[in-house]
Amino acid sequence: MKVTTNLEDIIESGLSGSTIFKQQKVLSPDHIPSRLPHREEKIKELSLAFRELTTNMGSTSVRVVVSGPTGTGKTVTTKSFGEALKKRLNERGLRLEYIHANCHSQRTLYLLTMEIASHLKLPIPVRGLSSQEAFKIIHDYLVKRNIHLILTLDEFDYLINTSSYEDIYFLVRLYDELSSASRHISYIFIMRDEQNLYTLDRSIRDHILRNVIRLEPYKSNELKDILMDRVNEAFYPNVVPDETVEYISNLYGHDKGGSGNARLAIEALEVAGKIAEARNSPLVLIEHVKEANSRINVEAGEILDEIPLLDLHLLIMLKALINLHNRLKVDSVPIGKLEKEYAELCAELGEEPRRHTQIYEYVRRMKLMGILETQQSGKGMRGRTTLISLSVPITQDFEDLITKNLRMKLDNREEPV
Ligand SMILES: Nc1ncnc2c1ncn2[C@@H]1O[C@H](COP(=O)(O)OP(=O)(O)OP(=O)(O)O)[C@@H](O)[C@H]1O
Repeated sequence: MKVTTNLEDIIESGLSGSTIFKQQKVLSPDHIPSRLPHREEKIKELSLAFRELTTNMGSTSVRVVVSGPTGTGKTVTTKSFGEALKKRLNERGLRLEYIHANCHSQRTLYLLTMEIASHLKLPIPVRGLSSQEAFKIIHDYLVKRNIHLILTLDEFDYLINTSSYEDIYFLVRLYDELSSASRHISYIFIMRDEQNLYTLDRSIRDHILRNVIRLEPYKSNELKDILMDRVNEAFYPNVVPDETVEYISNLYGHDKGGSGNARLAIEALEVAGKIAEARNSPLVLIEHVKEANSRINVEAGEILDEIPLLDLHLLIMLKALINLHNRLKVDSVPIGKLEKEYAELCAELGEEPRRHTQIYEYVRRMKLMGILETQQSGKGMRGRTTLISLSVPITQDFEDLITKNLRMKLDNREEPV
């Protein structure tokens, strides 16, 4: 009988209102906050890029690339900008539509076209039309109604890899393809790495790369401002001490060796809140964040599981990257330097180094596996080069794991006949 009562008590306390969260939904990744600390300047840059629309609507088509690593606010910044611009221009009597399409879900021109048609509530015959013909119908509709559409292609990197050259060419060089004198579609291309554009033909690339707005990983003081807003909205007053927010900001702040990813920082805050609640703690403490962090970082665990499956030369490359990291005390290294270090290590190990193109292929493969991250070098370096870094922190354990697997692969290599 007593057991039942206890169970009922537990369930009752679970069902009754939270003592920690006032409004947990503002911590969800889809929530669009009313303020975007440290992205005001980027929104200004977007406004400047689209300024011509206000004076020349109907005869101009703007293209902007918004790029940056994951969790730097690319989606939330463009969405907020698009919706605010729409509101502003509509108030001035100009007809603007904003569509934010995700190329992961809409991975072909056909699916994209259907998404736009559904947003505009425009019935399009499903059969008998090619995607390009359907797209032209949409354009005619926009011309007739004098509507300008800003189409944001989120995760455009993905479309590049999945769509045909013809479809991408058509989308990007729309106004070379359409015989329309008036221009009713502008684009925002969202990419993690604009270097992926270099896999495209120059005629397409040059059309896209005119205006690039780059979002950098967040520093710890920036994350602190972002988190404070969420704390005020999502939690009851005084439940999250300042030192907890500070701890998360330092953990994820790029200047403190973290990824600078706001999504992970917000997730850590939410998971820590849930842990505090489950432990009946009136406060969200640093120990709850630590526990939350180990739960969130299963991703890193999955990466570690891949290491024993890697081929010998991929392991040599990783070892070369670790050596450079230890020697130069930097997180990312130019690909040329990595290649040189790799060749030297191969010589030491009695292995024939792979050719240049193969090295690029290795990097691409490990990037797809989530082991490596690449970035285009910015100002301050001669020429442009690809910078390579590891996606997981280089700890002694990680180094030992690579060395152990490398040794095993070396021991098992076939003797030359
Ligand atoms: N400046 C900011 N102010 C408030 N919240 C932010 C800010 N930047 C990012 N966020 C929040 O961080 C999370 C991740 O942002 P977002 O999805 O826009 O990043 P992203 O760069 O598009 O990431 P990905 O490349 O992984 O898609 C979201 O919950 C978003 O609301």
